[in-house]
Amino acid sequence: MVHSIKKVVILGSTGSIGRQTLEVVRSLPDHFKVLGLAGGANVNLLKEQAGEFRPEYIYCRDCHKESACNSRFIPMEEMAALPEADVIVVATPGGAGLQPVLAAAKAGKVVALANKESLVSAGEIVTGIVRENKAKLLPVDSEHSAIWQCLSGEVTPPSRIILTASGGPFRSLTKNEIDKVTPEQALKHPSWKMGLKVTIDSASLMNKGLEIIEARWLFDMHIQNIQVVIHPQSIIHSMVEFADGSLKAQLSRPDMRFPIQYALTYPERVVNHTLPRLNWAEVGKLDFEIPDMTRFPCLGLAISAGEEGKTFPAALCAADEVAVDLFLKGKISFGQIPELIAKVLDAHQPVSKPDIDDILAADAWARQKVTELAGNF
Ligand SMILES: NC(=O)C1=CN([C@@H]2O[C@H](COP(=O)(O)OP(=O)(O)OC[C@H]3O[C@@H](n4cnc5c(N)ncnc54)[C@H](OP(=O)(O)O)[C@@H]3O)[C@@H](O)[C@H]2O)C=CC1
Ligand SMILES: CC(=O)[C@@H](O)[C@H](O)COP(=O)(O)O
Ligand SMILES: [Mn+2]
Repeated sequence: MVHSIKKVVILGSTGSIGRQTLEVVRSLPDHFKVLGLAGGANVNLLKEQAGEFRPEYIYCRDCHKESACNSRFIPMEEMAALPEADVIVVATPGGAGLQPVLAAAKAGKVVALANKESLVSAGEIVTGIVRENKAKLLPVDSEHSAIWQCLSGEVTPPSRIILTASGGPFRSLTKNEIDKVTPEQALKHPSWKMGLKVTIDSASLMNKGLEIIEARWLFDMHIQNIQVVIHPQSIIHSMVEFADGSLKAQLSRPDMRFPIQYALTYPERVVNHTLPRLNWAEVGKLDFEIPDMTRFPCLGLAISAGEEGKTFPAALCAADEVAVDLFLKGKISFGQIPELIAKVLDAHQPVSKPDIDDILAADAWARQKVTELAGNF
């Protein structure tokens, strides 16, 4: 098949998703050219990537324009809207994803979206701008990519979405044990190797809560019709159920290069021999459990915030980002993450039908509130 080479911008290229995106690009040189790279603190890796992929544009949060190699140094929002870009991969975490997503959506770009927090905080605004500007949001998050793939070719919306969750490293611990785990223990994810923030969110099941809200916006589903099931092997990446009771699931080895590649080559599928195949004899069996919201209160907090809507999801997201950071710095315990978030949500004065300024204000307020509350622990 004849195909043109897609020009790819990668925001967050030095992170877990960014590096895996570059692995996909490296393994399919006839399909992709890197147009722009953006990173934060890891200046050496960014330089190394620039040396290998020769992007026309570069952005680095923690370095000066002069050190921008041979590439043109431009802000991330400008890079997200480059007219010549075919696809923008947004793989900056947390609040660092929102402005680039908005910029790309306003410019009508195809966005391969890894950053889930932008949809959680501002889902209605982001999806509205996407529609108005005929932009496209292609999910990279493994569960949402699975759902997207399951829905491909269907003309009837699903009656239910079933998000799978690994259950994280503390799936079998008691509440008392979970509350006291260390950052080192929480960073040992049983099936995925990811950045710090999403790994801690996986351990608390906040990640699954955020993914419910993400799915709500990506697939226009009511939160009540999105269910979570614990599936420790992380082989089934999610499922959809239809009106007739039939289910479709998408499976692969737990490797983010699958959903990244699908978003990049969409609507085509392309042979890539570097991606691992499933060996059924090794898999053996697939297990499922119902999540326990008493031991993992973050899941319930996210569902409530998602159901309430308004500025609650933005406050939830921002409070979680700060609480995770405090936990990683040893300033609060793992059990204090949901405690703090619950207090922030209790104190939040929500804004109905928020515009982007209301979302940003709720975000800033929640960050400040969680810091203040943590100081009193
Ligand atoms: N990792 C995974 O497997 C998955 C991740 N996701 C989502 O994808 C997103 C990225 O996750 P992940 O790759 O794990 O995160 P990482 O922490 O590994 O990487 C984050 C990247 O963003 C860069 N970055 C951070 N802040 C800024 C900023 N202000 N300006 C420019 N660059 C910045 C970092 O730069 P530097 O390192 O140089 O400081 C790094 O390149 C998250 O929203 C996460 O939830 C979703 C599903 C799976
Ligand atoms: C790989 C990916 O998509 C992560 O968001 C993943 O979902 C984390 O694993 P958990 O299922 O433990 O949250
Ligand atoms: Mn996920």
